[in-house]
Amino acid sequence: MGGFCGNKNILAPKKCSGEARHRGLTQNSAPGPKGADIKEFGDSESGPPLIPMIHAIEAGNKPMVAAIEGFALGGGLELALGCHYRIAHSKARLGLPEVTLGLLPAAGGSQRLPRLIGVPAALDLIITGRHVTAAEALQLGIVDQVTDHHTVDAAVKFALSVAGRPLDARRISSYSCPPVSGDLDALFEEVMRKVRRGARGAIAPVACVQAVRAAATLPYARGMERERELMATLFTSGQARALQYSFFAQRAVSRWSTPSGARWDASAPKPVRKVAVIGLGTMGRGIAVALAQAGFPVVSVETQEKQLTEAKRAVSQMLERGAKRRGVAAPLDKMSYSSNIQAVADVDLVIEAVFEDMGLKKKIFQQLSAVCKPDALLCTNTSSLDVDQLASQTRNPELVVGMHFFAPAHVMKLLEVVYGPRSSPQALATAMQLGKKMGKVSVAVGNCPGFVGNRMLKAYVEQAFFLLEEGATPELVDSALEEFGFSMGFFKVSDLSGLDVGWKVRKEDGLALPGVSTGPSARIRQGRRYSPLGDLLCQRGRFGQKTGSGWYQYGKPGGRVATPDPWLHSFLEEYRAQHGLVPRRIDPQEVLERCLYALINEGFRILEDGIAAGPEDIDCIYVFGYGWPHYRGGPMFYAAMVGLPKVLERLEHYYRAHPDVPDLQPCSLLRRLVASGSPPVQKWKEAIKKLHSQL
Ligand SMILES: CCCCCCC[C@H](O)CC(=O)SCCNC(=O)CCNC(=O)[C@H](O)C(C)(C)COP(=O)([O-])OP(=O)([O-])OC[C@H]1O[C@@H](n2cnc3c(N)ncnc32)[C@H](O)[C@@H]1OP(=O)([O-])[O-]
Repeated sequence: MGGFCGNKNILAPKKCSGEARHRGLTQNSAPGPKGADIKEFGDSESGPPLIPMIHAIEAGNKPMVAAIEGFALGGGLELALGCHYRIAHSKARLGLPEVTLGLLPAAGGSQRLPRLIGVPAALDLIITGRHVTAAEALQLGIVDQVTDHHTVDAAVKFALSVAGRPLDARRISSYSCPPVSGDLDALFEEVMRKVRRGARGAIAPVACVQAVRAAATLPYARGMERERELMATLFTSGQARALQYSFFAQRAVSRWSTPSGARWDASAPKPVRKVAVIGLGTMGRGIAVALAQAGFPVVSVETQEKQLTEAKRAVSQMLERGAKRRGVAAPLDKMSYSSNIQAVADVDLVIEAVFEDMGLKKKIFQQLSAVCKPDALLCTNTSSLDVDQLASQTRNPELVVGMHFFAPAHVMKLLEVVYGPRSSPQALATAMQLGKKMGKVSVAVGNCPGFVGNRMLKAYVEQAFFLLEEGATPELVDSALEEFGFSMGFFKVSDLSGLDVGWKVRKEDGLALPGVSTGPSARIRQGRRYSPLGDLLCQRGRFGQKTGSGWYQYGKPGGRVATPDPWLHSFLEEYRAQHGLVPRRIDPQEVLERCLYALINEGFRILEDGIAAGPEDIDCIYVFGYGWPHYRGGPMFYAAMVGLPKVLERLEHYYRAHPDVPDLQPCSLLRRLVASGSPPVQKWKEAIKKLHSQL
């Protein structure tokens, strides 16, 4: 973004001299188009103060025209709002995304935008942080003109055309907010209720509403004071640190590397022009939709005619709904369907998404290897099966990788890209790039049971079951996890996704056995403590929401409202009595420590094994695939915030109390990081490398 005044002098914000800084806050240097430099937030000495500069621009007596090209985000847009006019290129994007960084627009954005476009529209932009196109910005009244031509030329021409006109009516800070229809207090109360419900403990969206309320109810100068007070609280908060860490983590994971030395910058992806999806169950449908929405021609293969007919209708509906939401045409022409696997002969990449059955998948990979072009990439959407075994069914195992999507695949942002020992760097680079084009946060992970996300989840799930055995209820465990910021606790989630899913996996792993004898040996499988509670519910036909009962009751099959179940409580009491378990009072802190630290401990093992390249990879997986509260950064960031010595001490404590639970035994990497002074999470990768090289 550039700024121009009526006599063609170019505004050069970076050269403005510094002035007194606001107490307690880092002062941003003049913002670039992407807003303030987030990396500077920790540096209290950087840059000239932004707010006085914007005031000086607005108070100037020559017309200042902001020429907006590319992005005008955060401080960039706030600077433009200080100008008297704004002209945007048709491809420009504007927004106040501070809330996504745990902040609010604190260079007057929360005070000027509602004065310019009204309270409801400003609340929408500031609370969500969404970017708008130039066309929408024009419609909202944020910009005065949109051009398809050279923006700077258009701005200069515009500035000359308005030179000499009075400027008082162009200074947004002098406006009152346009009146709202209806009662202003009622509007803010309603918005605040919604925001608090959706925020699940995030403080920035709440502060954003409070700041806009100040704009609507206070004179500008007092509104600015309120904006500054609110920002002061946010700026130093752990939530802002976590969200800013997460911003850089998302970018760091695209610079992938593997233990064998393959790297993102040394591996060129292959071009992908056409893609096939095999299997049109829930996952296959979502993947096909996500591909078509990203502009790829997709051939979808489903051998069961009935399933194919249903899937065609469902996919078209999903595409139409998505297009309506985004205000674009539905990409129905991208989709073609077949019941014959020969239809994939000309595609560049296949994503297999059939039922999670190794025998079936092996057969499909043999067929694909025979039918596809020899250089086609063959990907599997397995969530747990061995990618290398599938690769061994093909002529070119180096062209096989896992692409583990999360349900619903067209909505969830996470993609685990799983490389096997034989996957080529180019295959990995191609899958990573495809994920990026689909708008996913793609994370490269090594091949091991459960990969990263599900491997860590196992330790967490196990603790949740053990806590029930020891005296907790599903309600107690879930409320502790929801209070922490998960949208649903573990037991509600498993009722939603179906208890039979985990049961099937446990049966295949030889863990869930028919019938349970009494005595301690009934709760030991494969040499370690095991809880058969989930299996016992499944044996009684309690699969969760779909059967009307699981860990909670739902009134009827397909019911959605979870209510505590007295039957389940007596069942737990009988179970404990049968196994000689004396229930004790368990507090929410123990629930969090047991579930989360066991999961984090497995995260350290994953880092130690080189299955994930760094803590950022694990954190992105948990934030974008497993509902970890974004404002807590991810499990590894959270461990660093709690303090590694404390995590270690608590794990040692719980392992002493439960020596038959190996997941609670602190991982040696955690011990070594603590012994080396607990470096900050951003330095772990380096520290791990150093520790590995010392072995
Ligand atoms: C009294 C107190 C006064 C306080 C004043 C407050 C002022 C204001 O309210 C606060 C702000 O503006 S808050 C800020 C509000 N602004 C935002 O939240 C905007 C955040 N940025 C974005 O959303 C995206 O970058 C874009 C959509 C702009 C471009 O997407 P794209 O084309 O896919 O590109 P990409 O891959 O994303 O980025 C390329 C490289 O640039 C890097 N980088 C980017 N922005 C950065 C920044 N602000 N900073 C630092 N670095 C930033 C990024 O890390 C990456 O580096 P790498 O080393 O290559 O990895």
